[in-house]
Amino acid sequence: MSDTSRRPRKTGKPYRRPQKDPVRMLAFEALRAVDERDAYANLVLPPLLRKAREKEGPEKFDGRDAALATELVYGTLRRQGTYDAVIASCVDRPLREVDPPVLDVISLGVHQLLGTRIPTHAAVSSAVELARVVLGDGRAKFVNAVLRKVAQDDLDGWIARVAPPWDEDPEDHLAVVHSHPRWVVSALWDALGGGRAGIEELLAADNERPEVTLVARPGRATREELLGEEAAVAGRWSPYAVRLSEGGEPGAVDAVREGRAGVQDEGSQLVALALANAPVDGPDLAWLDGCAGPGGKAALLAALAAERGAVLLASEKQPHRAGLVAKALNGNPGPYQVIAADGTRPPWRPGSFDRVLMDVPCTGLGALRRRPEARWRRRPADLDGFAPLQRALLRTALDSVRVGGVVGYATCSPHLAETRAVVDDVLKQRTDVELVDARPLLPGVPDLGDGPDIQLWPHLHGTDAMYLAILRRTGQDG
Ligand SMILES: C[S@@+](CC[C@H](N)C(=O)[O-])C[C@H]1O[C@@H](n2cnc3c(N)ncnc32)[C@H](O)[C@@H]1O
Repeated sequence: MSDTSRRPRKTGKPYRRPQKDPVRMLAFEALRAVDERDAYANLVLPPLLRKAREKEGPEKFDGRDAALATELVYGTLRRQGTYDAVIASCVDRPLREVDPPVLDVISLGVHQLLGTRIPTHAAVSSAVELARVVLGDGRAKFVNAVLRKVAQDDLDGWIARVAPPWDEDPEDHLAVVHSHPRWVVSALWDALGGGRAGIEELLAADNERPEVTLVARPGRATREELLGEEAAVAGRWSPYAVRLSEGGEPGAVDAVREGRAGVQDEGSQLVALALANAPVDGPDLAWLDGCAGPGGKAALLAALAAERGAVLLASEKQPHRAGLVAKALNGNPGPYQVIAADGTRPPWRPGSFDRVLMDVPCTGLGALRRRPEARWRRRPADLDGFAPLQRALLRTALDSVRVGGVVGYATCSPHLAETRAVVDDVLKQRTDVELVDARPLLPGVPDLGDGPDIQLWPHLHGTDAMYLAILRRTGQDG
């Protein structure tokens, strides 16, 4: 009789090394970077994906792997508010007491269960396997238990269970259903000024992935050239816009690589076009973009200026961002200048310009589609931080334009504290400025609001929620 026959039999499953799933591993790594380092998903993900595509062997990513990893990261971050409410009802302690990496693995699993078509067993087992690799067997059991509870219902069922009823608290209801912080729901609703349908559509649109939009820079590329690209369709409003549907890669477009075209949201194009379309009395030769980095609007304005024999000065406070502006404008068909300067202490003389754009720093609440984590990072106090700078920059813009010239005050936020409140406050202190009705400057674009300013919306225009007020200098202040 051998020795081994007398040993007690081991119970349970034999140890199996956990299987690494490169797509989930990469998604987890990106979520950790967003959480731990306050990184931006749209900046963290591309280099991770590039590295994964360059690998050899089973860990090498193909296009479908990259698309799935992107969807997992963006979807998990966007839907975090809804998923947290679901997870909170499946664990027996407050979520803040769950370790952040554990919560990330669970959230990735919840997104697969409730936000994708991945079959239930694959969603649970891939998340548990990921947990075994990155958290260890003990915590993987916890992940497994939570996900099995979540798997008992679908998204609509969970929302019905965990969202406060509309009648009791509409804002809290919308916050959970559409995964936005409550204060952001309130602010967007105020800015929209409409009923239930509008806010629901807007919040839903914030959760959609935006299409990539290109701009054919006038005099350098044509829309027809871009329409020759695979998956390209004409933009809705801007004559220079081309949309790339799912799978379209801007980096594969020659005109983009050569700087003759760029990636630019159609709303951002419309802001530049409206300013360029505003009538000015007298000469129209000197244009200023006072907050130009990274240069999307400046590149379009410079190309339009060149067509009309005007010159653009593109100014940006941050030197490295001024460098990006210089890159965006390189090759412009007409003269232009790029400088690094603080717009609140401008180096140019007052009254030097015929047209001025001030696209001021803001909370970015109008671009939530693009930055999935931004809504969770922003705080109401951020508004107070931007308020004095926004007012100071608008005052500079008004001082910089000559009598008869025009200023465009723009934000990529629809928050009233960053839009109308700034314009109203600055106008109250001056007698030399009038508001111009901006709506006729964008002929054919519907639903621009009651004027005189313009508010674009993702759910109405398919653009970021850009705001624009056009002001004309009518005389000397005093
Ligand atoms: C909303 S972004 C402008 C986007 C740009 N117009 C575009 O379309 O690409 C605001 C810019 O203002 C810059 N900025 C912040 N404070 C400034 C200041 N005091 N003077 C000039 N620029 C400033 C920021 O660095 C940022 O690049």
